[in-house]
Amino acid sequence: MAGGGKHTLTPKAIIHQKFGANAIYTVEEVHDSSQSACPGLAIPQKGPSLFRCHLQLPDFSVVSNVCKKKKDSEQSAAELALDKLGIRPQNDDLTEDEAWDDLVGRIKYIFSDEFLSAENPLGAHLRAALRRNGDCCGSVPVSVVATFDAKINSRCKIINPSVESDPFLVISYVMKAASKLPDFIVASPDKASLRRKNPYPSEIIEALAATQVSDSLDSRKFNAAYIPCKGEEIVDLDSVDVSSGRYYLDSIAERLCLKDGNQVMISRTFGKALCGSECRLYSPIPKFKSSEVSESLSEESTRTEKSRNARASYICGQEIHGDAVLASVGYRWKSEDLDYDDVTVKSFYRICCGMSPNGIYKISRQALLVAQLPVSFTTKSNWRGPFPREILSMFCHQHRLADPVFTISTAPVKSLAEIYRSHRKLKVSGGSDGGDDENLSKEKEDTPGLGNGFRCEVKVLTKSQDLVLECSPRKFYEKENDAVQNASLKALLWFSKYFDDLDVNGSDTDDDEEDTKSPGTHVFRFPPNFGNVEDSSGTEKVVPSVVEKRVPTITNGSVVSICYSLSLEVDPEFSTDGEVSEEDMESEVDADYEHSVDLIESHEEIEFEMGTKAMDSLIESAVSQMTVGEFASYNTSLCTASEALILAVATDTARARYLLSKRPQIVNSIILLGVKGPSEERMEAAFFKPPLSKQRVEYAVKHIKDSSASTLADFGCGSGSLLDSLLDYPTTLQTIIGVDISPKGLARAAKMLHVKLNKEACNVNTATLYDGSILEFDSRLFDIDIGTCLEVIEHMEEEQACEFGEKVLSLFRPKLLIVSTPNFEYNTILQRSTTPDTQEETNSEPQLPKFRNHDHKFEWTREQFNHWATKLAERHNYSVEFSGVGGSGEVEPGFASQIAVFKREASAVENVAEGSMQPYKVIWEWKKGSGEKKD
Ligand SMILES: C[S@@+](CC[C@H](N)C(=O)[O-])C[C@H]1O[C@@H](n2cnc3c(N)ncnc32)[C@H](O)[C@@H]1O
Ligand SMILES: [Mg+2]
Repeated sequence: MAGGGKHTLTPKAIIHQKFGANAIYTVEEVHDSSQSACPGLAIPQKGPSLFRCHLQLPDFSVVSNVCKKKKDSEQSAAELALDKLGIRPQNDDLTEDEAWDDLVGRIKYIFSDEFLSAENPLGAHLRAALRRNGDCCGSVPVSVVATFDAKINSRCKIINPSVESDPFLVISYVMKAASKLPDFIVASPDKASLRRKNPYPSEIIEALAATQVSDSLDSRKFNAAYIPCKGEEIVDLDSVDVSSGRYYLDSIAERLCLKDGNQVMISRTFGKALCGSECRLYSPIPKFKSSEVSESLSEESTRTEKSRNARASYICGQEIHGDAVLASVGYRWKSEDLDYDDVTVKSFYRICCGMSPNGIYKISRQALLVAQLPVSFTTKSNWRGPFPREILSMFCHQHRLADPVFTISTAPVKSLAEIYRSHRKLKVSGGSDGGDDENLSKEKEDTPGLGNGFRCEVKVLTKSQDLVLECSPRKFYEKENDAVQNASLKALLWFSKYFDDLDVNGSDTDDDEEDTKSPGTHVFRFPPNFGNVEDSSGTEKVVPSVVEKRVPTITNGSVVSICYSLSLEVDPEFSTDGEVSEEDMESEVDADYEHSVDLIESHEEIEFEMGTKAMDSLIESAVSQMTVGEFASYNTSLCTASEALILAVATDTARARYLLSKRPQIVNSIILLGVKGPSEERMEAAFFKPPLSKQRVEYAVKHIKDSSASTLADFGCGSGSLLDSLLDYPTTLQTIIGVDISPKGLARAAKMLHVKLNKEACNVNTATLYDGSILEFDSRLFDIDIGTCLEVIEHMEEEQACEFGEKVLSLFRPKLLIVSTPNFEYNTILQRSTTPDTQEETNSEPQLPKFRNHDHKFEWTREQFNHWATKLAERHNYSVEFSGVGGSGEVEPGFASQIAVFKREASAVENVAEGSMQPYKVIWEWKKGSGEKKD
């Protein structure tokens, strides 16, 4: 994590300065089994992912150490490469005078005989300069020297850190330094070029000529986007002709109506062209005040706000004046040939879109028009798209900010016993009156409970360590990652507001922003308006009228998948207000002005979580009222912001512009493909304190304590949550067993037990995990003291649940058996709490509650459960008592989780011949003293 103080570049940043796109990082995932191993576990393990990075540079490659994070492996590789190159990052700790000396020395070296054959982009420019025509032959544009040499850039940064945002400053420094070499270099501010005083020796020139690639005579052109300085003029497609080996900066100068390439200023790289290569902006160098190079630094008079190109400046984060050309062109390392990619108007708009957190999210979801940065980070499995932390890093990188700094703190974690005590005092939430749901969720915010131990603060700083934003949500999270992602999302939402609403400033706080502080320094300029349709009146969104008002049936937290398409519809008969206007009638001479529907964005299948605002609000509200397989379509009118987005998705820019000028409507068509209910665990955790799963465990623990049991088998143990919690209490248990059919669950259980049993002193002598179906009998589990089967039967078919009941009581014959399963009747309460607020109580038909989890094969009412358990107990000479957790047994509709406790009436049971039936496979076994046993 970055400390305060002087800013130093990361190894990766230095490599980037030197090699740009020629540094290729390839990260491989490695699985270090020694790290993840749970000794004795008979399930092949992937283990946590570790990363190793291969860094390929033009001349050599290095391989990093194995790191926990991808990012660290890249930094590690970059560090190794710097070692190899003999570059130590500390080199940047120079004084200003030393930096000036270095700058002068470096310029002298660049114009040395030796450098002319350098196999890097700057060397290629020097050689190309020798092939320039007329006056310009041999003269190198000053911006080339200022842009393509990493050392020059880093020295200028020491002289003045503002060079980051103002490329003109670098140009003036280079000019000033060059003017100190009158015997070697002719530096003419008027011409904005540098030239060697004495020509290169003829041998060198001849040798170069011999290796030169023959210039093809073919016509060579590449596309670029032309960004006029005047905001009201449209960004248009342009092409640059570099046929017959013409120096590309001269060609670009021509597009900008400049005399030659010497007058062109070059921005840093940013954004991406269609093929993914980086772009730069080319614009006129603001005029030097002739012969007063040094003074020109402070002279701002020639560069007024009027000449500032707001759109160009916005996308590259540097001050750009005059019209600009956005292009992806340049020399590569070790190649003489000019490399270029087409840049289109669409590329320009995509780059614009990618400037805001929301835009980054849209692009990564490949749904520019409909995807929205969600307002809350839910669990990992429900989150769609790149994680907030990743987006925040991308955003910071985009805006030349330092990498975000995360500080994680932990809360003292209470023991389960302590929580158990404290919650007994608390009223156990029943939700029987809907009124206290709210209190429950609020309380959760600040109370650290079991495992609710992580809280994360994120700071965003500029590269010179000035604070931009500090975000310290007070909430605690069970998992460190959740805390980090939530803090990141908070920061992103703050930035997003800044970009999308333009009404956020440092002192502005609403409820949610109490935890977010910004010193109010405006690091960002307001984004310019990118919409093209001048008249933006009457462009507010209208609520879809086609989707008839129905009761939302899809609850928040559900993950839905939809197929959608958005089209632009131009209807010549109607203007936006729905009437034929006279004006329109008159202009109907335009023959092309016909009814048309053009597809602009579509997705065959996209998933999102309801209630997080991860999708266009109208789509979400329409979807919430749909049923699977249903189709809906409605029209909306266009808002100014979406014009830029439409241009970022449209393949045919001219056509899109034409349609946009005709005040089109957007036709939204949606098919609901599927719905996955909100996860049972999330729903229960949000509703109950402690979460229902914890309450079940506590219930079982109470019975274990009361019965002085020494052997326990957990049927369908999953990842071992019950066994885990049991070990937190002093009990009489000596043998614990878990059975499940899920290798994933068993592996997690084994890892947990491995850590816990070897750490804590307890009575347990033996722990065994079996891979096997509880529908099969295994004699090793015969006559145990306690059997538990928590939230398992509903994951089987109903007949199988009955079969399990028969087998467990007739064959396994535990002295005590605890079975829990959801109470179906309670679902109305749970589901009411997660239904969208918009639900109208009036005229709503009572909705049939759904199962709590899409994996449930059935859920029983209290009556069904009682019937099953009573009959079962009778048949096998057991007694049975009913109870539950979550809510109250006395109040309708009973407990949230219903529990049956079966007690064996007979104290002795017939012997089962040992080893007679042992279908279960030992997956992991632990014995006190000897630890884990291998299979
Ligand atoms: C909802 S989980 C409950 C896990 C655990 N009892 C708890 O309360 O956390 C249901 C578990 O039942 C397991 N299961 C389902 N059918 C099974 C079968 N026939 N035999 C063994 N386990 C089964 C699943 O693999 C899953 O781990
Ligand atoms: Mg379940």
